[in-house]
Amino acid sequence: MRYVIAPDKFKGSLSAVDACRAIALGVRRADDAAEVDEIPMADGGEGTVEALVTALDGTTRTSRVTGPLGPPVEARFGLSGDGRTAFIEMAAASGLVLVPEDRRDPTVATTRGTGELIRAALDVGVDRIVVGIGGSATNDGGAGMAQALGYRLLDAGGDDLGPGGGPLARLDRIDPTGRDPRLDRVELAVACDVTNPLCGPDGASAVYGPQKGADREAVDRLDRNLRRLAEVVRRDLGRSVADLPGAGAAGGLGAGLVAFGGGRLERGVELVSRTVGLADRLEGADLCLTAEGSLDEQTAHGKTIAGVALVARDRGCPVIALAGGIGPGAEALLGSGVSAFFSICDRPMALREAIDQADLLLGRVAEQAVRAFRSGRRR
Ligand SMILES: Nc1ncnc2c1ncn2[C@@H]1O[C@H](COP(=O)(O)OP(=O)(O)OP(=O)(O)O)[C@@H](O)[C@H]1O
Ligand SMILES: O=C(O)[C@H](O)CO
Repeated sequence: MRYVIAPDKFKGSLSAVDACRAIALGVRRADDAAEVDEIPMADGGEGTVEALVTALDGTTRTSRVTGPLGPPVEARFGLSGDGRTAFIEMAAASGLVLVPEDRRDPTVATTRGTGELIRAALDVGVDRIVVGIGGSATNDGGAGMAQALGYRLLDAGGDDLGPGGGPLARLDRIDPTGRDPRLDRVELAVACDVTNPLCGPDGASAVYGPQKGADREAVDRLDRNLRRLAEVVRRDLGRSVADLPGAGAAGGLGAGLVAFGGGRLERGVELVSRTVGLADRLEGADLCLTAEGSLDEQTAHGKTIAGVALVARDRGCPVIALAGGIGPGAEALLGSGVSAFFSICDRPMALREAIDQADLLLGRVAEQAVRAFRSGRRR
C-alpha cells in the first residue's frame, strides 16, 4: 500500500522532519511492503523553511540580521533546488522565541530583521519569495521591515520613526522614494499562520499582543497605532490592507507585506500544500497520516491537520491524525476529512515524559493505526 506521511512539528519535541521519520518507522513495522512518501508540513510559523527546503530538495543560507530587540541574530533562509524561490520565516529574524520572557515588549520589538532577510533573498536573484509569518515577537505592522527595504516612515518633524509598534503613534507620512526597486520584479507569497484582521477585537494586538508581553494599556495603544499605520498606508501608498484575512498575522506583518512589498496573503497550510505538491502526491495513495503537537478546536480552523485533511478528502484518501495532546473540540475534524485521531500517549504520563519520548510514542501509535486500517481493508 502507498502511504503519504504529512505531519506538522510537535512544538518543543519534534520537527516535522523528525515526525515524518518516526511515523514512517511505525508504518513499516505494520506493513513491510509499505511505499512511503514523507512530506514535512508547516503552517507558516516556525518550521516552515525546514519543511519547504526538505520537501523541495533545497539548500539553506544564513544571514546576520537585526534581532527583534536590536542586537543581531543569525537567521536561516532557504532556497529551492532550482534557486528560483527563497523561503523565509519571519520567526527566524523577529520571532518570540528569540526574546527571553522577561524582555518581551512589542512596543519596541521590530521586524527590521525580516526586511533584511528579504533583501538577502533579493541579493540571490530569486524571482519568488515565500514568507512564512507567525510566532512573532513584534506588533509593528511590518514597519521595521519596510524601513529595511528603503521606505521612510516619518513623524511630523520629518524624523524617521524608531523601532517597534510604539513609535507608530507619531507616524505622519510614508516616503517610498528609496524603496528597493527589485521588489517589483519578485512575486511575494505570504503564508499566514492565522487569518485575523489587522485591528479591533480580533486584531493582531488584542489577540496576540498579550503573549508578546503587552498589558491592557499597551494592547489598546498598539491597536490604535496599527489603525494609524493602515490609514497612512491607504493615503500615501493607495493600498487598503486592514481587513484582509491574515493582515493581523505576526503583529500586522501580513498587512505590511501587502502594503510595502505587494505581497499576497494566503493561509499558510494551503500555500505550503501547494508548494510541496501535496494534492498530486496524495493521488492514488491508500492512507494519509498527519500529526501535530496538539489537536483541538483551533486545529479544525485551518491549522495543518485540517488543511492536509481537506486536500486528502478531495483526492478520496482517508486520513488518520496523530497528536501529543487532544483537547476539546477536536471532534470537529471528523467532519472534514479526518477518519480518526489518536493521542500518542499510551498511558497516563507527564508532558515532559511525552515530549522526551515523542518519536518512540509516535511510531508506536502510527504502527497500531496502520494495523487497524489494514485489517479493516482486508474484510
Ligand atoms: N510529544 C508531545 N506529547 C504531548 N504533547 C505534546 C508533545 N509535543 C507537543 N505537545 C503539546 O503540543 C503543544 C504545541 O502544539 P503544536 O505543536 O500543535 O503547536 P502550536 O502552538 O499549536 O503551533 P503553531 O501555533 O505553530 O501552529 C505543546 O504546548 C504541548 O502541550
Ligand atoms: O505572531 C503572531 O502574532 C501569531 O503567531 C499570529 O500570527
